[in-house]
Amino acid sequence: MKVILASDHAGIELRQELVTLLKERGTDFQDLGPQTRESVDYPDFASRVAQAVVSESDTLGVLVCGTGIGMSIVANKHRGIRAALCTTEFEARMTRAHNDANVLCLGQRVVGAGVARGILEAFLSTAFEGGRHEKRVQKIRDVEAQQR
Ligand SMILES: O=C(CO)[C@H](O)[C@H](O)[C@H](O)COP(=O)(O)O
Repeated sequence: MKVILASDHAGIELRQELVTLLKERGTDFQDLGPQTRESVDYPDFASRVAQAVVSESDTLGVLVCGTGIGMSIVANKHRGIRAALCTTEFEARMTRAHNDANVLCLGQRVVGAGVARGILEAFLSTAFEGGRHEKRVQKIRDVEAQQR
């Protein structure tokens, strides 16, 4: 499994903290930036991660902005993306187990580094449960298929 992550300027420090965690746990990752603190637009980076996650198998995305909200709005516009904005480890576990979420969104202005590390760890270490949740996730795909 590989993690593809990005942020905007308001999420750089938290993204770097998460990169440290990924290195510590030996998780393969690709960091799509940005590399400078210059103000950038979150839709550009959310779309890069979303496109990479849908085109590469066995990948999960991580997006960080000030609140995580902008990133989650954009990521969820992409077919095949189920992005979850999480502020707790419980939400991160549930969204993997029940929603088969494939992108985690975090807000650097909302959660501290320690909490965010716990959220990412929960997200990466929880598998989709399937079972009754499979048909619900399929219904999400059905909704997507109805969009033009
Ligand atoms: O999209 C957001 C809000 O939903 C993000 O938090 C952005 O990071 C934020 O809007 C950036 O704000 P800034 O004043 O340009 O730093």
